[in-house]
Amino acid sequence: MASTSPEPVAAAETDGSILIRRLEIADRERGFLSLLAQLSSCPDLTASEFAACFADLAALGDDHVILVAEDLSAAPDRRILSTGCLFVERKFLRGGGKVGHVEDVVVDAAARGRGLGLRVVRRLVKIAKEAGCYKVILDCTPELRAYYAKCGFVEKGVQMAVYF
Ligand SMILES: CC(=O)SCCNC(=O)CCNC(=O)[C@H](O)C(C)(C)COP(=O)(O)OP(=O)(O)OC[C@H]1O[C@@H](n2cnc3c(N)ncnc32)[C@H](O)[C@@H]1OP(=O)(O)O
Repeated sequence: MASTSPEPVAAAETDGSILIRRLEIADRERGFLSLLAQLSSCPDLTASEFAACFADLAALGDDHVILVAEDLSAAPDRRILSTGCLFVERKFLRGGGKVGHVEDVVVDAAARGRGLGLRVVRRLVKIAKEAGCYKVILDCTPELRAYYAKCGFVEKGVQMAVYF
């Protein structure tokens, strides 16, 4: 499903040392998969497997935004220090409303505690708001309550899951 937005979301922002931007295909070589492996199982993908996955997700346009935080001070390596994803779910409810889902948030272990996680999640929430979402939701462990509270989230409901 292609995005119906007339222009891609303007996701990029920088403070001079960190650039937050959308995922690029070249980020496979900048540590993106090993960063995700700090969150959950993330076996390596060959370059062509990565490209196929990237193309599938890029086809979702602004309904699927993966942000990364790039370390500008590490140029020319351009290491990826953090990532987070926003999936925009479209509904018949609320007159064709949209719900943002924040997923796959992780900061490299060596870069935690510097506000990067906060910046990436706040950026995703801002993009969701600008996309017209009426809420943004996520699932996390109880230990992360305080972190997501800092990101502006309040506890609501109960998470249920079926794993395959
Ligand atoms: C929807 C999901 O994806 S849930 C999965 C979340 N990801 C993970 O659990 C992967 C492993 N953990 C990480 O990658 C990181 O520790 C993260 C993403 C949880 C936090 O990233 P960081 O960059 O270290 O957090 P950041 O420095 O932005 O902290 C922001 C605030 O939250 C607080 N905070 C950060 N982590 C935690 C925590 N685990 N528990 C309580 N408070 C926390 C910080 O103290 C800070 O508060 P302050 O502004 O008062 O100083």
